[in-house]
Amino acid sequence: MSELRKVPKLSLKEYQNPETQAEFAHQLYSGLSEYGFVVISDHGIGQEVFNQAYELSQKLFDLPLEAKSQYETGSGQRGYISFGKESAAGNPYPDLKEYWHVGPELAEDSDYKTEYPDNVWPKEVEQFQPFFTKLYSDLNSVAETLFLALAEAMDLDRNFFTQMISEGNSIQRLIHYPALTGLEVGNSIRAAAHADINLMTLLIGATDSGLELLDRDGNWLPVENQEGDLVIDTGDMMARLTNNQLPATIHRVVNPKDGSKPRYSIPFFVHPRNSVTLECIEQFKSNGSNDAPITAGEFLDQRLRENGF
Ligand SMILES: O=C(O)CCC(=O)C(=O)O
Ligand SMILES: [Fe+2]
Repeated sequence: MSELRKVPKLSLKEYQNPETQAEFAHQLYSGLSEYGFVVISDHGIGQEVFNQAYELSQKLFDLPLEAKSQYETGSGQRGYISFGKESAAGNPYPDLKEYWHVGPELAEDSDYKTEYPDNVWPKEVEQFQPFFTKLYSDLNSVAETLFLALAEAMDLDRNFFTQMISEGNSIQRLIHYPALTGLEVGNSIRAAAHADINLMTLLIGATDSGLELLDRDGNWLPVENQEGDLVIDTGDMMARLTNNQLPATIHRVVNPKDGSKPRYSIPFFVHPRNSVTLECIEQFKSNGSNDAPITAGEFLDQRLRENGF
């Protein structure tokens, strides 16, 4: 029988201390390489901020469908995406969720101002825009620190990853999985098994359990975190850069036994700028098994089409 495995938990404080910095970087790399997931505590964003994020998210999803539908842009990249729209690649049954996307707020003179779609904001929910603009920027700062550590662990230029995500196309996603009705079609689950598309995801600990990852032995392992933690995973773009040394681990959100409660979660998907070329890092290249270089923008478009957009 395989030993009981558990996603490793690391304190970001260790990275701020020069004595433990290198060890933190090493553990971050090995945790992601082994599980594709790590849990991070002491990242500097307070629990009260997460509580407010969930309060505002609940207010948004409590709005009548007609109000939310005004903000459904069709691209799937900003604003509201209604229940039943997204299905994981290759899965005929849609996920049991509705969600909302917030993208970057760029400077007026940024080259990407016209390339990325503008954010849309729900005027019905007071404080939504300033709050999520700030949270986006705070999560991006945590991501930058984690990327400095990863670059260090891989002996790369310190800014190897941070320069890729400067003016990046990262997305903050607010998700609402409603209470189950018992009339769900087929084998629909809250979020079907999938890998994330991007470099790295920072997930604010959800309001309920249900998240599971598929480990290297083919077992589903529950991802457990405490209040205030961030759950980190690496996506397909990172897998391409590292020739799967940092894999895009398959994960899902299962339906609970007692489906009477809704579940809310808030992942922050860290993306490079669209123009960045995703090419396997030299040290990970091996004969014949490297993916062809592709820009982050093209790769994202391909994957969104597979997900029904
Ligand atoms: O809701 C969760 O806990 C995970 C959501 C997720 O994996 C995703 O949206 O990609
Ligand atoms: Fe995911």
